[in-house]
Amino acid sequence: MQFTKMHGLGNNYIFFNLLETSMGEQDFAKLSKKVSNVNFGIGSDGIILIGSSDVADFQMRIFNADGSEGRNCGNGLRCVAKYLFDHMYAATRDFTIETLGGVVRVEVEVDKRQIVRYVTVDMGTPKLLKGMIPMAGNPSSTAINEPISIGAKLFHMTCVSMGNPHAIQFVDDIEDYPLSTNGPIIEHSNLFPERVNVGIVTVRNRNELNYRVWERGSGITMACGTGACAAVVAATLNDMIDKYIPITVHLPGGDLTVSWDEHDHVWMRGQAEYICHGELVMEEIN
Ligand SMILES: N[C@@H](CCC[C@H](N)C(=O)O)C(=O)O
Repeated sequence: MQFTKMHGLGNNYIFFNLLETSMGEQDFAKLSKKVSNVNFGIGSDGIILIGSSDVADFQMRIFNADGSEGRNCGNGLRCVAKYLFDHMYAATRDFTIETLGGVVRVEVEVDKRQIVRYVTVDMGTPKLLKGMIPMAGNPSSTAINEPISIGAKLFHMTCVSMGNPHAIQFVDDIEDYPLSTNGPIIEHSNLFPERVNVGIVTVRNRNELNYRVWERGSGITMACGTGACAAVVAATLNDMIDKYIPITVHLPGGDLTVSWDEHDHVWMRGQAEYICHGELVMEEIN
């Protein structure tokens, strides 16, 4: 089976093109665990399947490194858009991709050789109600800088779904925050029945945020596209930045531009890059 490894700001996935080739009866959760392992596999934050859709131009499915299936993936969407346009599956510069979190519209920007350099994604409308995230509590209420105790620790969290759930905290300096300790505690708290991605944010000024993430199912990664969008929504809700203007989100793997527009849609623009193409020896996987 041929694969392509790509990354969006260092958030790296193994992509399988199922538009022309079938992988047959495959346990994708098991495949993702195996392939993502750096010692026994290729090493990645998960796998992404590119396929056809009945409701959009294409379909994307994302599995985290632990085998769990995510509903959306911002960095993955930019990579999929680049792959589809560069490999001439997409005939126009804007097209739609179905995810478990809904159908999203992508638009690619090409250089003079027609190679995709930037991708903008309409990430849709953020969901703020606890019932939609999902998280425990009154399903019709929101969590905006809500004090939440988990064990002996107290956190102030703003919770947002961008197709997948994010719990955002604002801290003085993201570098000082014990993300590898608190990340898994929050991810697995029974407050979040489907677990949660854990983001920490430092506001640099009203146009720029610093952001780090502990991803549900993959741990600390270099970047998270849906997380950067959730960070901008959370910072806006806490009146730390202004709505409707492009915000630069600085992530360990690079920068994204995110804006929350007048129509309640969140837009993300950033790069996507190839790492390598290869062939997976399936006997080794099963
Ligand atoms: N890295 C992704 C999100 C991947 C899925 C996430 N870990 C989840 O399970 O919700 C992104 O760029 O958005």
